Amino acid sequence: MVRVLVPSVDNISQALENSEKGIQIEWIGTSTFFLEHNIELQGAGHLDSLIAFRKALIHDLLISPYDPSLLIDLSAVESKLGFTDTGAANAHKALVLTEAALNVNTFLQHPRDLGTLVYEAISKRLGTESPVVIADEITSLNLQTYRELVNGLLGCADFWDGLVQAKAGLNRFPRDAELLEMRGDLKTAFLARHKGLREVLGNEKDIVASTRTGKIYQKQYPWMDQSLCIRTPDLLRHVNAGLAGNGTCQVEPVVFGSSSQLPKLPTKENEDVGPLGLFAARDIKLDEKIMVDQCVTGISDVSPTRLKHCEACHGALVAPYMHPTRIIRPTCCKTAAFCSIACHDTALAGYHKLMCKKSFDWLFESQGLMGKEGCGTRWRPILFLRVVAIVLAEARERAKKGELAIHPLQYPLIARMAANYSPADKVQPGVSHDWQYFENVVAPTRILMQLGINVFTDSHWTPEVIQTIFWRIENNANMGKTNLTGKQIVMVNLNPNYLFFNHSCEPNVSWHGAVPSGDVSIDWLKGMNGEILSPGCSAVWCTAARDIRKGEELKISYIGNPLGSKGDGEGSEGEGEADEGRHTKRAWLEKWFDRGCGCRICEKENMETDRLEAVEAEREKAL
Ligand SMILES: C[S@@+](CC[C@H](N)C(=O)[O-])C[C@H]1O[C@@H](n2cnc3c(N)ncnc32)[C@H](O)[C@@H]1O
Repeated sequence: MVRVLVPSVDNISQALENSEKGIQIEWIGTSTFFLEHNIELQGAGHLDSLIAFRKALIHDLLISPYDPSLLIDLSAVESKLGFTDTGAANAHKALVLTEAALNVNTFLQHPRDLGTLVYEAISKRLGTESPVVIADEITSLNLQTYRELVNGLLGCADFWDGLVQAKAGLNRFPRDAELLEMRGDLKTAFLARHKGLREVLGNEKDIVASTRTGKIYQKQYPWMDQSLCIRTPDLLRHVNAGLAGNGTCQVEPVVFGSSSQLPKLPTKENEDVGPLGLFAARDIKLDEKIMVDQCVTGISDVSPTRLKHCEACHGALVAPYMHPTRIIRPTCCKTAAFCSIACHDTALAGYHKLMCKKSFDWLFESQGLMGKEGCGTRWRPILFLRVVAIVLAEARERAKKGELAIHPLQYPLIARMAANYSPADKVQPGVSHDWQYFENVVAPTRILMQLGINVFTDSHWTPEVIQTIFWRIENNANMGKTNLTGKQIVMVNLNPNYLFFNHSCEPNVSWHGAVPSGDVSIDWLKGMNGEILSPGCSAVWCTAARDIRKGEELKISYIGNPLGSKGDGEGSEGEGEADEGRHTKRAWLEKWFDRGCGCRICEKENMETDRLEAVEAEREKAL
């Protein structure tokens, strides 16, 4: 068990310098809370033995997938390696198993007799059929599971969930010293975070949301087959074949920054094409439509079973946008409705087959705690559900045709998305991402089980694969607000072509979501061929913001008006406009790139920052 009370990012460079042996950056884990410890552990030369132990456990799990003790060990070793997110996820799986064996889990549907499978696995390992001995072992494993789970949540800086799980564990094992000690650590860390946030955030709802969210680093898991993390020339051809109909743009490799360097193109079919962007395939005139990117991966914080939105495209199904007689209802179930035959057919031929008659409404419950963004981070598992259902529907079709199953990360919809990893050779202690036990672990596990995936035996759906899908979705989804069906809701879309646009603070492309408002015309609802699409649907319209020459990269703004609403480059905190100034907008970009986007505005700002730093350095030297 690792004992660290206060995560210290300031000490990281020191720890890196101090460590005598070479540090393998790719094995520096996802844990923000144990980062320093993780570097020290590598420095002390423990890395290789931990990696070997992890490998052995994976092998053993293939033979005995329902023995919680193996998952507990896997959780422990991954947390020691600093990957506390997968550590917590494996502990969660062990929890599901031990609870199934203890008969306290009520939602399990797949596999049906999980408790018996656990019982048999333990009986085999212990070489006994004695119910008393096996029951004792299950109770002991249940305790160890809680310890690993709570430790993992601490490592993910998910203090709130850690406290909730520590409480659950202590309810069953009130005198357990380890759980008691970790509860103390969690409490201290939680209160410290709460105090810090109270000083910077005024709104109670935001404070609650932030204190209940963990923080981890986004990593490419080093034990995963790295070929699952590349985009091949074949995928690029597939993407461009889908864009060919538009005739306006195509996806090509890019080099970021202000450099005039040309991208290094792969010479082999199994090589990564690198970062991508959209380019004009011909000269495009100001205001010309570049693409209208439709998708069935648009969701919101309203469950489709409420029948207010088309289940496929999310178009509004209420007056005045849709006459009740035009709504299409499927014959297979009563919990879906569509805006058109096309949407109905697409859904029923694909993802709906997997979701039909299964209730996922639990995903939409109790969202109220998540701050001003409505569904808050809950949108991630909701979108994950849709993406996974699409992928599994495709997998079924392949199986019917006798084709080999392909890995989820290689399905075109998932493979085309890039995650937002830090450079492979760099540690960026300050760049962490939201992570929550429910959203990133509990919900996806339950979704997969409901969709019929056996998460204990199916080697395609491991915690690292699930989290990688989350990273990709997060980096490529776009968010918008709509109130077409009543109260304001948050919509999140994953548009498969639009997601290739890179950002510039001097964009040459304007974009608009499918939510008509007073200041946009009906043209925003016309598809590429002039067809009218449903208001509130998940399509994104993109038009030229100026004349564009063939071959130019097409870029949008990720941050609204990049100059801020005042457009004068001044953030004016304290005047209620803290979100509006250029200063704040520039800070938002740090999520994706630390030296700006490479446009003239960012470059000029960089030069000014460098100049001021040089002056400061000179001043200090003189002193
Ligand atoms: C929505 S994706 C855009 C497509 C992406 N470039 C790709 O290869 O799939 C967002 C990611 O693109 C990259 N990106 C976008 N604009 C950029 C810019 N101006 N400079 C550097 N990276 C950029 C960032 O890595 C970001 O995480």
